[in-house]
Amino acid sequence: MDLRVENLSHFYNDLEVLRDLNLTIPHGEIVCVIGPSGCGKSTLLRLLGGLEKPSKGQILQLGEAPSGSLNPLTYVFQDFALLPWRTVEGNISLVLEPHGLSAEEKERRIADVLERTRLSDFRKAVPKQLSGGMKQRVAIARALAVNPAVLLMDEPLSALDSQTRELLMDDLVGLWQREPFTSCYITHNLNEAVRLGHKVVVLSRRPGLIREIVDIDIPLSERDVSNPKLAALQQQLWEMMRDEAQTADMELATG
Ligand SMILES: Nc1ncnc2c1ncn2[C@@H]1O[C@H](COP(=O)(O)OP(=O)(O)OP(=O)(O)O)[C@@H](O)[C@H]1O
Repeated sequence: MDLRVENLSHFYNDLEVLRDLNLTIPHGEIVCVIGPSGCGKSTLLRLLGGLEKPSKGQILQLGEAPSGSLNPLTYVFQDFALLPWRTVEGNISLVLEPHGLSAEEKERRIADVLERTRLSDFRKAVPKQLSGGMKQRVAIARALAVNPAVLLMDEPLSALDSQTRELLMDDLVGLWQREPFTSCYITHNLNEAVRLGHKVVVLSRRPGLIREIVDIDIPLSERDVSNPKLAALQQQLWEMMRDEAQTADMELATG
């Protein structure tokens, strides 16, 4: 399934947050969205997931969700959003419970995502026993358990230290290579954008409009830190962002 955003604008009362966005998130690709603080990235993700209705324009789901998909759209948040009193498997099971699956099917899904996220040995652990990186792997496993058509990821690595972030990026690449997923991935971090994005959408400061969509045709497997093309791309993105980010920062500082 592709997600297509057509002529989308959004306001909160008089505050214009997003202006006339046109964008496709194609099946099997990771589309990263970057832009200065307050430009409407999280708002865009909420609109994509149907949590809010756009003031203008529309979001289309084109094509079928994958077979076995219980929810076409699923979120992964920065703060993991795990229930502290439930075990790892209990947190994953939570999203499966409303769907009336047989015990075997539930177990099959849980075992599959635990294996894919390398958490099989931790299924009985509770969140406080896990590192930040592992907690986010649980949140990713939980999202994958419903076999979504599109994963909506809102700065999923930004609460993690830089080494853990590197490891999680490798994990996400590994997960994608094993079974390509479709994602809209919001980030502040240009390094994440060039490591993970098949496309990078650059938004202007508020009202966020699309300044540029950069296609990155380097396979994810070749995007290790030593790849000089990535450094050049990151620099190119930063040059697009710098003036917008500085002005947005001044605007936030002066209210
Ligand atoms: N529910 C809401 N009601 C009113 N204003 C809102 C609401 N949600 C967001 N805003 C405003 O809309 C603008 C865009 O917010 P949003 O969180 O989407 O930006 P962002 O690009 O994700 O920001 P950041 O990078 O800092 O996380 C901000 O000025 C914010 O204050």
